[in-house]
Amino acid sequence: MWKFLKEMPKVELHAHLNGSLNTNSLRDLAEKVYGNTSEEFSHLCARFVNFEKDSNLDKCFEKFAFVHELTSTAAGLQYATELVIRDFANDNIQYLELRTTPKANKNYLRRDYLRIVLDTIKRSRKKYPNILVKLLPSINRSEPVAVAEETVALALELAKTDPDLVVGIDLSGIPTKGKFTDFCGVLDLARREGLKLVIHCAEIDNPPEIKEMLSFGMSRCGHGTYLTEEDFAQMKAANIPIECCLTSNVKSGSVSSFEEHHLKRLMESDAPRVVCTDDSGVFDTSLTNEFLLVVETFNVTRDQCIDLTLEAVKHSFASEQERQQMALKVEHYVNSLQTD
Ligand SMILES: CNc1ncnc2c1ncn2[C@@H]1O[C@H](COP(=O)(O)O)[C@@H](O)[C@H]1O
Ligand SMILES: [Zn+2]
Repeated sequence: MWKFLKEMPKVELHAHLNGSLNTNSLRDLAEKVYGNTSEEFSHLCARFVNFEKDSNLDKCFEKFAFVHELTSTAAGLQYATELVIRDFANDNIQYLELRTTPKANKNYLRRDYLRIVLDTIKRSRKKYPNILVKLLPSINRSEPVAVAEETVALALELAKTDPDLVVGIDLSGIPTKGKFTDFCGVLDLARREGLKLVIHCAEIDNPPEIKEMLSFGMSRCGHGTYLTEEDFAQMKAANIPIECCLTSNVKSGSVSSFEEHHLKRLMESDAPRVVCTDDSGVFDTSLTNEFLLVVETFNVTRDQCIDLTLEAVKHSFASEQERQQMALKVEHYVNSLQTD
């Protein structure tokens, strides 16, 4: 089963750049860009993927600071982007929608940040021709609305020159921080200008905010952990898929066990859903591994794994032609198995 899942040409729709650097890549990054091969750093890397039993979302968010240090220079950010693309390509991801929060510091401005990531995506095409990568700039909800406005303005600017690469806007960050309604204006502007919206929604139990988000609308829903049966029905009626990230939800303590994961209900009610990693580095996973968890926890068959992949193709923000090509790759894979 592992081989079947590993070789399946998968589609990753929910991955944060700085959360997708695994320990090996972090070590590569520290060594190549900063010349750091110290044992102390190796210990920090080991601690990075280690989760206590009583872990929670706050503890997860503390971990991002560690990676952000390493990507706080232009060279670090550039190499990190390349490593993340390499790691997804090595996991046979044929299509990746990468999200990242543009940051500003003494080394780069938010515009530079997005340019570096975008240019690295473009350059990686030669080295990793089997993976198609799109970019979704993220709004961090714990930052001021003015930052969100700058992020959307930059995304729109880049979408003009690279419409096939910059396809949407993500709303993420610590779910207890910021007020969703403060961001509605800027999110609506992005949407009116043609960007798709992916929103981290119902990652914590906040019924008024969930209501606001659902009535505002989105193209895909990140997590949806605390959606009620009624909310799930509403999402299904609107054909909005839930991005299910099993390891992320369990390790961050928002879902108590894999068995309890809402993916089960979504499959039973035949509601739109996609399997994703969220932060494959922080949560020490891969899309192959997430599929294996789905198979082992819910007795999902190979055919259902193929269907889940085709569903991700359908809900991706790729062009019609790109989606056809992706589906064809999956079809070829299925055919190759039959002739084995
Ligand atoms: C665990 N569930 C989650 N919920 C909400 N936001 C999350 C997240 N996982 C990641 N992020 C958001 O993505 C950033 C890291 O990638 P970038 O620096 O943007 O590339 C985090 O700092 C957080 O803002
Ligand atoms: Zn996420």
